[in-house]
Amino acid sequence: MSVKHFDVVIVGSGAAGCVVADYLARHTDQTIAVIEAGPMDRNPMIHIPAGYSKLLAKDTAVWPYETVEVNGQNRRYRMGKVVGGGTSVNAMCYVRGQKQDFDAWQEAVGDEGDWSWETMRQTYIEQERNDTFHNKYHGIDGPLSVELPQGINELNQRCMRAFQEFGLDYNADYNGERQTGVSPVQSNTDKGKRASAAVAYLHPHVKTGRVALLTSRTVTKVLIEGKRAVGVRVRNGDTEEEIAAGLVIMSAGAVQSPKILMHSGLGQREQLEKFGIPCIADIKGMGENLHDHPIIPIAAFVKGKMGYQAAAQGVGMFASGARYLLTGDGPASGNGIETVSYWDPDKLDSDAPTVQCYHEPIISEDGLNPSGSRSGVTFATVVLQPRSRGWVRLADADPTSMPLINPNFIGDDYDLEVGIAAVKSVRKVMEQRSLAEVIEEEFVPGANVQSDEEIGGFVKQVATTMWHPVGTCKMGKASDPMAVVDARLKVKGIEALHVIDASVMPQIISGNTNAPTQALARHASKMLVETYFARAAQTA
Ligand SMILES: Cc1cc2nc3c(=O)[nH]c(=O)nc-3n(C[C@H](O)[C@H](O)[C@H](O)COP(=O)(O)OP(=O)(O)OC[C@H]3O[C@@H](n4cnc5c(N)ncnc54)[C@H](O)[C@@H]3O)c2cc1C
Repeated sequence: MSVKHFDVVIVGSGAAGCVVADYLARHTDQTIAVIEAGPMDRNPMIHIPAGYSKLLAKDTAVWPYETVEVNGQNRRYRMGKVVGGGTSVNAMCYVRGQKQDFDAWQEAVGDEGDWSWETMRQTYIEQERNDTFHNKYHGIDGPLSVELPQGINELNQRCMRAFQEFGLDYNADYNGERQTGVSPVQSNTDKGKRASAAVAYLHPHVKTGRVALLTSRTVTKVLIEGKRAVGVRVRNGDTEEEIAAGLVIMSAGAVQSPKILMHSGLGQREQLEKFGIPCIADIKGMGENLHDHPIIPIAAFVKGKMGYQAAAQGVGMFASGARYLLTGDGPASGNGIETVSYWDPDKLDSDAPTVQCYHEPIISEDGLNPSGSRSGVTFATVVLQPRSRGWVRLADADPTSMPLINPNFIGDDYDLEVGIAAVKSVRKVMEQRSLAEVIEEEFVPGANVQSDEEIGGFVKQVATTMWHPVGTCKMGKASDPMAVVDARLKVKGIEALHVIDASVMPQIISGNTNAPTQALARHASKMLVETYFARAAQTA
């Protein structure tokens, strides 16, 4: 067993891990290693924006998780397993969330830290390079590229008009003054390529040798002496190695961070002892509070050849690919999701929308890739602030086993009510002139699903992940028995061990979770420098 040493070891090269590595590389003189279970991000389908649905369909570059049975079914629960993590396989939609989301974070830590909207908004601005908006809500010279779609296809234009006919305002910028309205989608692309966290933050430091990136190595355990983290155990094929560290940062995401920590002896005592794992710290909240955005699709066939049904499969896909290679534009240069709306079905002009809805110009059985030849539109609706809570737990004592994942979709009546109201709203939108002119028939849920009870049954049956797991190592006050990390994201009761990734969110953000994870990672990195490296930072 070999032993290496780094001042800082970061577990996971996803949204958060890349940001932390970049910040520490620029603001300290410490030696830094990022350890990633997946391979280098060389697959070209990662970098072509439209490629992500193909990666996911073939389970390439992902952890092939399944949930436990939820509402009668095990559900696919894929997460990125490659350099860049989720940001190399995600749909690239860029959303910041609402002020009240961060008010909830601030409330969770009270006066023990600063996670206020003012601070987080400033952090978003620092990290952003927006190609369109240059005002007090946006940054233009940060590392993370944000772009509007190069064009909006006719079906999506009709969706935008239909939402306005329904009564929702047009909103040019849902990351600006207010989120409510129907808008063009903002995405993390950069001149026709995916702007992953690895591209934006990590690769430049790996190229210069400032950061060591160790790929295809799975961290199985944090090594703890007394009450201090001193390194990690890593599996590399059939061999094991230990890497010593002065500071360990867990950025393995909301499924793996709690899992690795449980295997390290940090978690609910009874659960650890069940598998013969000695409990070093009895942390009740470890793996609890799992929540995610449940996605509920409503789909309809439309007349003629509209949207991307033809462009994303068969001959059409080859034509889109060829156009992309020759010109860098066309359908393959974007994520295929050009418009979105946010609203509260009970109060359309509310500043606190409860529903997000992407208007996907395809009909799809797997929710990603077009199926069949008939054109259509799928409204991917999401309960923005679900109240259901689930968990991640160990399946057994083997650190290489898949964990048990229970996202408990629609486990709370509130989520069911919002889901039903969202379906009814979308049906009204489809009745508006701009869509009624082209819609042939509803495909999902279908004409036989009408009463609230029937719609509710449908919602429970279909609700599945939007790939936004958060909350399993939540931050909180010293007095909160369910908090896993404190307001500086240090694991309670253990020194030199922090969790910095989507798992620390006490409550999910009202929107997709990549940008919030990167913003929280940047803010947490500043605190790391203050706490551990302030003197070094002055000379770095
Ligand atoms: C299919 C999909 C679509 C999505 N679409 C969007 C979107 O459009 N917009 C948006 O904002 N968000 C989207 N998201 C969510 C977003 O990508 C995540 O919220 C974000 O990546 C979470 O960041 P993270 O750092 O917590 O974890 P991740 O980005 O998942 O990174 C964790 C990394 O740690 C590695 N790792 C895990 N375990 C180990 C281990 N034991 N040893 C070593 N390495 C390990 C993983 O392989 C991974 O690379 C999507 C996610 C997915 C999967």
